[in-house]
Amino acid sequence: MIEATLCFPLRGDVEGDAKEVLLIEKRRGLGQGWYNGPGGKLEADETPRECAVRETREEVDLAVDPDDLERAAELTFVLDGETHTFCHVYVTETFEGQPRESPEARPEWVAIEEVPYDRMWEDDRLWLPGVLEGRTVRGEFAFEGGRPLDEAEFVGHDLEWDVPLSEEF
Ligand SMILES: COc1nc(N)nc2c1ncn2[C@H]1C[C@H](O)[C@@H](COP(=O)(O)OP(=O)(O)OP(=O)(O)O)O1
Repeated sequence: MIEATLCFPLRGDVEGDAKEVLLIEKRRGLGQGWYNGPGGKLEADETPRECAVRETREEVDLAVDPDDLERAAELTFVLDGETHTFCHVYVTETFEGQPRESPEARPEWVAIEEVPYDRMWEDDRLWLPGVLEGRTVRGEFAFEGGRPLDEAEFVGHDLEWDVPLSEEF
């Protein structure tokens, strides 16, 4: 099983500015060509927070403080009946720097009403809108059809909203 993270930096929502989320257009690997948050797989001996900080730095050159990351979701992606990926999702309104392109990702600030769900993983439209409103969620999403996951068919889901997420991560 893969353990991974996603980090969604947020800005705006003050003095009439629209609230925006930083998305990436992924340039390689799983989900290539789709929009997502910065993130990736945990490395050896790395905590999920450390992973979210490192991936956000590597992919878009934005500095986020691990202590400022708010836990937003725990997502389990199941492929053909077996857990493929467990993903820790964070949001943060605190960051330093300006997002920059990298070989892995093209960053883009997007108004939360304009998130391009038609260019994202199919599960995202089910959980990301609530997360961007400040809710927490634990979700399980089932795919079938064999690897790679991004070519499998999305067949079902189960969501629990406004749950306390594990303090451990
Ligand atoms: C199945 O639905 C998914 N939805 C969303 N929104 N994100 C997903 C889904 N499945 C996987 N992901 C995320 C989890 C990770 O953040 C990335 C995949 O990361 P990747 O495999 O590219 O990991 P890296 O460590 O960045 O890659 P390298 O091995 O190339 O360094 O997608």
